[in-house]
Amino acid sequence: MSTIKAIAENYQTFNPAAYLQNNYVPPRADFSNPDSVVPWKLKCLADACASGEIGGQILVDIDSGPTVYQVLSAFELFKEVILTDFLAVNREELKKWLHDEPGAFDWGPSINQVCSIEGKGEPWQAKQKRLRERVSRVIPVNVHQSCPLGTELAPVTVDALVSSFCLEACSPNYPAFVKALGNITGLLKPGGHVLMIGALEESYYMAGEARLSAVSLTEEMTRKAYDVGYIIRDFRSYTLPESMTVDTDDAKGVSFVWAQKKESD
Ligand SMILES: Nc1ncnc2c1ncn2[C@@H]1O[C@@H](CSCCNC[C@@H]2Cc3ccc([N+](=O)[O-])cc3CN2)[C@@H](O)[C@H]1O
Repeated sequence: MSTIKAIAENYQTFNPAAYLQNNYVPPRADFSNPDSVVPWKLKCLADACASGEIGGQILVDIDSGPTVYQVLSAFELFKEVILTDFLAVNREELKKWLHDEPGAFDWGPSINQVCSIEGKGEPWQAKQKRLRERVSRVIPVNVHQSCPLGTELAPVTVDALVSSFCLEACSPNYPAFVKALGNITGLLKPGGHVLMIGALEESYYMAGEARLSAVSLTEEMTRKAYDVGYIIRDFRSYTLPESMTVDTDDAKGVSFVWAQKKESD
């Protein structure tokens, strides 16, 4: 029986480089394969951002991990972007990329893919430069706290949240997952938007030596979590074909949720 404390302890051996190699290089990030899962995720995010309904002052990426793909469309719509993660090793990995330091992960192929999807004909290097300039902070987050960012932003609330593969990967059970969603919802203005990517029916994943448990979520469980306080604007799911399965997790699929916080209950 996992607890929040035990999960946090288990994360101390999380290896960002191994995690990136497991999920963000081919086959999962194969931009020559239209069925690859990272292009699917980027398209979901780009479509929501192309609606013209999302934008404002501050975007917070809840639990960025060591990745930035999840904000490649959304960041353009906000004056300030704040990246976050529970682990210092992930925050350091993000800063390495932001500062274009040696050994940083190459997000160029993902950025190029988003430029193709967005169809503005700009070189991916221009988008990369803009993102690096738009990120104001990389700060700690704990979704199991009622104030996940501590006092960093309080009492300011933000216009939108992005989160990718976080809540199910750090919650001991479904009630804790729903509560964590409630915690991050407190950061969001009424009418604000959430763009969330999640694993479907995943019970564990690896990141180097670390073997992390996950809450196994069906589509229905994912949708249900938004019943209180949100209107779901778009919901999509992707079933992992054999070609996308790896031996470092048992995920069966990926969900995408665009949800808008109700103006008032
Ligand atoms: N208390 C906490 N609060 C906030 N974040 C916390 C907390 N504890 C740990 N964390 C944070 O949670 C961690 C999240 S890393 C993402 C884990 N997701 C699992 C993996 C990802 C993946 C990727 C791609 C595909 N695919 O098919 O393309 C499938 C899958 C399925 N499995 C890590 O950032 C840690 O730092």
